[in-house]
Amino acid sequence: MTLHSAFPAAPLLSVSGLTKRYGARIGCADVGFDLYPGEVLGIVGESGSGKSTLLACLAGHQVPDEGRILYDGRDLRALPETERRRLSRTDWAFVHQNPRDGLRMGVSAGGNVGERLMAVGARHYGQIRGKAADWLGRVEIAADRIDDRPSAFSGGMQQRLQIARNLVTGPRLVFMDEPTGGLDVSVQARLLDLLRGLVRDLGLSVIIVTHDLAVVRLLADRLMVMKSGRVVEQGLTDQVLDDPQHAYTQLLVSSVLQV
Ligand SMILES: Nc1ncnc2c1ncn2[C@@H]1O[C@H](COP(=O)(O)OP(=O)(O)OP(=O)(O)O)[C@@H](O)[C@H]1O
Repeated sequence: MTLHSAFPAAPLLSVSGLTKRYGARIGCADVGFDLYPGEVLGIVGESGSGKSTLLACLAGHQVPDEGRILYDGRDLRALPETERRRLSRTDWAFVHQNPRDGLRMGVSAGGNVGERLMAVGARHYGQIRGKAADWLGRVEIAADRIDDRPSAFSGGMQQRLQIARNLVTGPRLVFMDEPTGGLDVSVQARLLDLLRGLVRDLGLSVIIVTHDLAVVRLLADRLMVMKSGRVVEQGLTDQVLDDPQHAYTQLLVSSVLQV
């Protein structure tokens, strides 16, 4: 670990007062946190607690009504749209729960990874294919599947392909929405293992939304617990899970609540 990442001077993402309403209904309200380089933040809470709304606001898929989001010191809401788009192609990545939302199902596995490189300016066919092959290997997809379409892949393979497509351009910040949702337990375990290795090796900053406390236990350095759109507790993952302070977190941890 470098001195810089061990003692990061400034947060990569700094959020304050973030609020999103749907008419009279609150999506999320007054959310604030800092995310430092190389840090993984887990967001948990029962269905309807505002996790997806918050993630969508952070990733620029929804426009918040109030609040400030600083990315690398820059106010995202003040950035021109073109610059924001450039960031989401280069510095950021978004892993959807359903790989179909993050893949192009009619394009080969290699093409899915390669086209992201082309979107950031790569032009040399041999290099693009070589890098795509390398990334398929990193997510444990056999080299002889490079020309197959994702529709011929299992759910776990599709999710690993979506991860390769997202990471090939070297993002610094990765948003993940229930990345292990809908997969068998053994497939989930393998995917989590892979994700943990990639996050560590690449020094990624990650914001991961999940209803699965086992996922955050494994992946997240810090945890934010949401209820009715608000953050009710946040802290180091082990601390929050082993010694929850808020009654709602205590319910989540004791599994009384089905999240
Ligand atoms: N497009 C929308 N229009 C109106 N209300 C919405 C919309 N999306 C979310 N909401 C409301 O905002 C609140 C937060 O929902 P959100 O989907 O963010 O929760 P969540 O924690 O992600 O739930 P889940 O785990 O079920 O996805 C809920 O009350 C929900 O009904």
